[in-house]
This record gives sequence, structure tokens and C-alpha cells, in this order.
Amino acid sequence: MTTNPGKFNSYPPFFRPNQTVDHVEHGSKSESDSCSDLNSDSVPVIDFQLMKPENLSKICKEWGMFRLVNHGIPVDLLRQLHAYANKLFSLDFESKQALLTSPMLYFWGSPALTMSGKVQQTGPCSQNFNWLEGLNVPLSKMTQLEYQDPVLESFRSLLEEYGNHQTRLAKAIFTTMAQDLNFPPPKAASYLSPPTGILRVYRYLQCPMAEQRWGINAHTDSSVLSIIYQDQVGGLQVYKNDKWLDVKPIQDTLIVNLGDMMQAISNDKYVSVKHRVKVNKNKERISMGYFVFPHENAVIESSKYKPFTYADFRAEKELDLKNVGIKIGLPRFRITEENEL
Ligand SMILES: O=C(O)CCC(=O)C(=O)O
Ligand SMILES: [Fe+2]
Repeated sequence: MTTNPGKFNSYPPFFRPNQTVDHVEHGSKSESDSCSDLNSDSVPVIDFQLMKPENLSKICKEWGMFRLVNHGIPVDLLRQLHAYANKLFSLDFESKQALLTSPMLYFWGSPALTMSGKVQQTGPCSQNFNWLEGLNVPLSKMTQLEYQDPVLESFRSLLEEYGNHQTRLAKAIFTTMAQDLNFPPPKAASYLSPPTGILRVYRYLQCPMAEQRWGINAHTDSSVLSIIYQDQVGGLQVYKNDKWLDVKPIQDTLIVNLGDMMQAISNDKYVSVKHRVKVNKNKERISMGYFVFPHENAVIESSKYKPFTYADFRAEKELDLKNVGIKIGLPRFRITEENEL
């Protein structure tokens, strides 16, 4: 493999090849790697222009995810965003730390951030690091600032445009789901709150021991909906029929994942899909995801869960990450016979 010697200056020191040699022997991926017989072409596809409750219903119940085509996000916008993300991530690590601060915040090692934007360490062991770096971009704050740096300002304005498209898609998809689930309109309005929308731009780093590390470990998203653009490198997998299935990159398509909040508000009719991201020995991967949540204080009422708000869910998740090292998520709120007694 020929690598540009300066290239690893852009990596957080922990992930530079000479730094990681001594982690090789320790630990391995703990999640089962049995892969699905399903062909990755079996990922369901929804045409945004033809979306109807009856097309979405079965897919949301059985898969909790789908590929979205005909979404109307200009291909040129996706290309430009990818190019800018690549340019910014290629800066020296120290420059990224200095330049990319709140509200467009640079982080690395885990996608789990606290409310104040710190990475939540999930235990003392370096094996728990995810092989990624990212930018956390709260959309509500993107219209209120103007960067002096021209590259950053162009990126900000492209992200704002991308965020507007993603918000348009999320509203339309959620409205169609709300029709399928027969939500009364006021409930539907509190369960999807566009001002909570955030973007996550990730660069998954080249990893010399790709077989032993994860880009992101298996998880479900906490969101109502997540909409992901991935480049052509690949690595995203979803869990279906007890096996892992590759979600093959297909140019200019998006991946929609249903999150935990969607599962809860649908009273478990829909599922929050388990997924993970593999890393690559020779290539970096860029993805740009949008995540949207319920209104913070909207009480989620259903027969399967104790009434709770997204704020309760987030607080519980932060505690579990700190104390148990993993997100427990919905089971914390589910009514079990034990809870009922
Ligand atoms: O990068 C991806 O394709 C998925 C990212 C993801 O699962 C997440 O941020 O929750
Ligand atoms: Fe995810």
C-alpha cells in the first residue's frame, strides 16, 4: 500500500499507524459476524415521488429501514458537500481542533456526544474507540452564523441547503408514516420536531486491523428518523433475520433508518433497525447523516411503554453509557409484567 506520509497528520494521534501497533493483539470485535444469505440488493427501495402509506407500512414493520430514490436532493449538492468534507477532514488534526468548534463541532473516537458536545467514553479501554472522526452540526444554529474563513463559509452554506432538503424529506416521510399509523395530527406534530434536526458528517479512518475494530458498533439510532448519504466505499450493514446484510452503496441514493423514538411512538408496530459500520484497511469512508427527534418535552404515550419524553430517554442513555458502558435504550422504558406488579 502506498500512502502519503503526511496524510496521517490529519488523523487524531490515537489512530496513526505507529500509535496503533500495540493495540493489535488486544481484543477483537465482540459482535457476531455471521452474514446474511439475503442479497444486499434485497434492501427495500422507496421512490420518494410515489411514496404511499401502504408501500411504507410493511417495510417499516419488517425492516425498519429502506433505500430512498428520487429524493430530489441535487446530485451536485451531494458531490460538493463530499468534496468539502474531504478537504476539511484532510487538514492537520490540530487545525481541525482549532477551526471546528461549536456549533460545527469536531469530535473523534465515538459518535456518542453529551449535551455539551463531549465524546462519551464508554469504558477505560482503547478498544472501545470507534475508528471515526466527525462534525456535529445542529441545523437550527447554521443560519445564525457566518464564518470568516471562505472554505468553512461555503461548507456551512451547503450544509444549510442539505439540511433544508433533509428536513423536507423527513417531514414527508413522517407524514406518510403518521397516516399509516392513524396518528391524530396534534400528536404527529409533537412527535417530529424539525428544529431538533442535526447533521453528522463522518470520516471513517483507514484501519490497519480492520477485522478487529468498528467504524460504529452495532446500535439503533435514538432518533425518529435518520437519513444517511454514504459515499461509494461501503461498510454499512443492517441486521435482518438474525444476520448482517451489507447495504451496498448505490450512487445518489439515501438510506432511511427508523430510530428508537419511531418504534416507541408506533407502539412497536415499526422497528428501530440495528446497524453498524465496518472500517476499511485501505480506504477512508465519508457519510453525511441527518437525525431528527421528537419535541423534547412531548410525552410519548403508548401501551407498551411508560410515558416518557425524548429528554428522559437521552438522560437515561447518557447515564447508561457512563455506568454500564452501553446504551440500553427502549427496554429501560418498556412495560414488563415485572414493572406492572
Ligand atoms: O455512516 C453511516 O453510514 C451510518 C452512521 C450511523 O449509523 C450513525 O451515525 O448513527
Ligand atoms: Fe446509526
